[in-house]
Amino acid sequence: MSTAPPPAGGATVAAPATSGPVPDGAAPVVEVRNLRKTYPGPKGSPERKVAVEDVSFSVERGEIFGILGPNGAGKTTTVECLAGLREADGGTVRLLGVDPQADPAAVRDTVGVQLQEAALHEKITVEEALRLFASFYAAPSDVEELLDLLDLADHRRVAFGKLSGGQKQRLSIALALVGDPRVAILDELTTGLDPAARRATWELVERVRDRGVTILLVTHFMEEAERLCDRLVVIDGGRVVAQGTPAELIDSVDTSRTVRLRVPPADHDLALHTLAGLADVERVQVDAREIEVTGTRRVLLAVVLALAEQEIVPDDVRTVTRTLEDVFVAVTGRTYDHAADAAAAPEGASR
Ligand SMILES: Nc1ncnc2c1ncn2[C@@H]1O[C@H](COP(=O)(O)OP(=O)(O)OP(=O)(O)O)[C@@H](O)[C@H]1O
Repeated sequence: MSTAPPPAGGATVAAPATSGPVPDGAAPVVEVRNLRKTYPGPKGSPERKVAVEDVSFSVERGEIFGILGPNGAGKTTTVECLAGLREADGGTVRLLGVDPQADPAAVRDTVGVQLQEAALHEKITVEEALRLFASFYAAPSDVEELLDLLDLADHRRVAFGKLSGGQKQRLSIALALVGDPRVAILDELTTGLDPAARRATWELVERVRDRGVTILLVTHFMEEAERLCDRLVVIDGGRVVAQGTPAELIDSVDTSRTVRLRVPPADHDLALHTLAGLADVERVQVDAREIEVTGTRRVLLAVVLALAEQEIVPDDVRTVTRTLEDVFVAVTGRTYDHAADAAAAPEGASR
């Protein structure tokens, strides 16, 4: 849950800085070392709830870096500590070399924050909101450019209360960028959007990165992290359970490959016999008419060549791709909680 102190209008964009040292441009954009954050426990309990424990990662300039994990994993708490919105209990946090606790003003000038549940007055229009927030900054982004970048120019006179879910999300990204930040923190920005609006938002995030903004993307959507992030940390129960590029993480779990295929019924037995004898094949299973072949990285090539040699033409050949979800299951030993995903696309939440 976001607890960003809202500026005028109740939105969730960090307030501007008016003073403070210039951040160190040579430092990594984000550095988090052994971050720990606790909250008060349930009423009457002396125990504190550990929300984040020993979290470390760093983000390089120009990356889209993901913080992925199920609900309650500690993602928002982590980025709130980074943005200077919460005080950590332990560890160090640096944004462009600056400690957000020691110098919140310097950090607020370089980071744009789009936290969950941005809320503006129902009657304020898109353009009014952008111009209002731009007025908080000494050197804001160009509002017209932002309207174009976020595909909002045609909706500039539409009141916030009349925007669709996708349009509201695009406005919240625009507001996070209005201070012309070098780093943007985007928290669960596609929750509540339908698949088409979600994909459109991904394209916008890439467009923003292409303008030179480093992006910290908080998400519980596996597909989103896999599609958008250059690197990511997977957080569960407040701890980092995996870290790397999506491809590295997926490869680290299991190096085997699986292919599914169908062959004409007359060729079925010969196909099974042929495939079971291949050096690159570890396992052949049959499910109804579908043959599933698991083996080395070369298994697809081996299967196709062996069938061709027997003059068997498969009706259908598919590779079974592994995902970050497989990584999560492998590193935590439990399934990923999709409850939030199911509730994530209410009616009318599209562009
Ligand atoms: N202000 C708070 N007071 C007490 N506990 C809190 C507070 N904020 C968060 N928590 C708890 O800390 C843990 C981490 O919450 P956090 O919001 O950081 O997780 P998250 O991964 O961002 O999940 P979500 O996407 O659901 O917000 C959760 O158990 C949550 O209930």
